[in-house]
Amino acid sequence: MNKREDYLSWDEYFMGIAVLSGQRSKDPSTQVGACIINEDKKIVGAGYNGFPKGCSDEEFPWGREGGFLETKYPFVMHAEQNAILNSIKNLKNCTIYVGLFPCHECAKSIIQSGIKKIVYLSDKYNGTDSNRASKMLLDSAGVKYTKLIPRKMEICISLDENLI
Ligand SMILES: Nc1nc(=O)n([C@H]2C[C@H](O)[C@@H](COP(=O)(O)O)O2)cc1CO
Ligand SMILES: [Zn+2]
Repeated sequence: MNKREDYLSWDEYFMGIAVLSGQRSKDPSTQVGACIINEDKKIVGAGYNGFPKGCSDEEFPWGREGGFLETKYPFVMHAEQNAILNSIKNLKNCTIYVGLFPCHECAKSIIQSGIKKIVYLSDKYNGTDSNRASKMLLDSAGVKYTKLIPRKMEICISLDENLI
């Protein structure tokens, strides 16, 4: 019997875990997940966007428009921040897989944590000031970033015991 050929590549596997983590997000408009791996391709952390621990989803707004304090923006933790905080301490030379290109705040945390590579799927905020500042910081610090071009657009997961 020959080996399976349609197994996940490492990139698809880690991005799949990032996207699956994003499914935990309660943000009604944008669910972002992140997965951090070390140089041995071991997963050392994962996270998704959401309000800080103890800050209730009932109490804080998920809106995008209105006064600053009426929106989610000052309150929400980004997937990358959560993944870094959820990880082991030393992230030297690690890689972060993330659904959406990191903002300037996350770029600073990524640089300071020692992460050396970012793999992302979407850069839908390309050209915004935050996105430009992020790229300036990452370029200056020598953190590489690459867009993942997946071989397949969907990875299906079934929790049906009969399919294992
Ligand atoms: N890289 C990112 N990681 C993230 O976790 N986020 C989060 C913050 C918000 O909860 C949501 C973006 O909201 P919106 O403006 O697309 O409705 O995604 C946003 C970015 C974008 O830079
Ligand atoms: Zn961010």
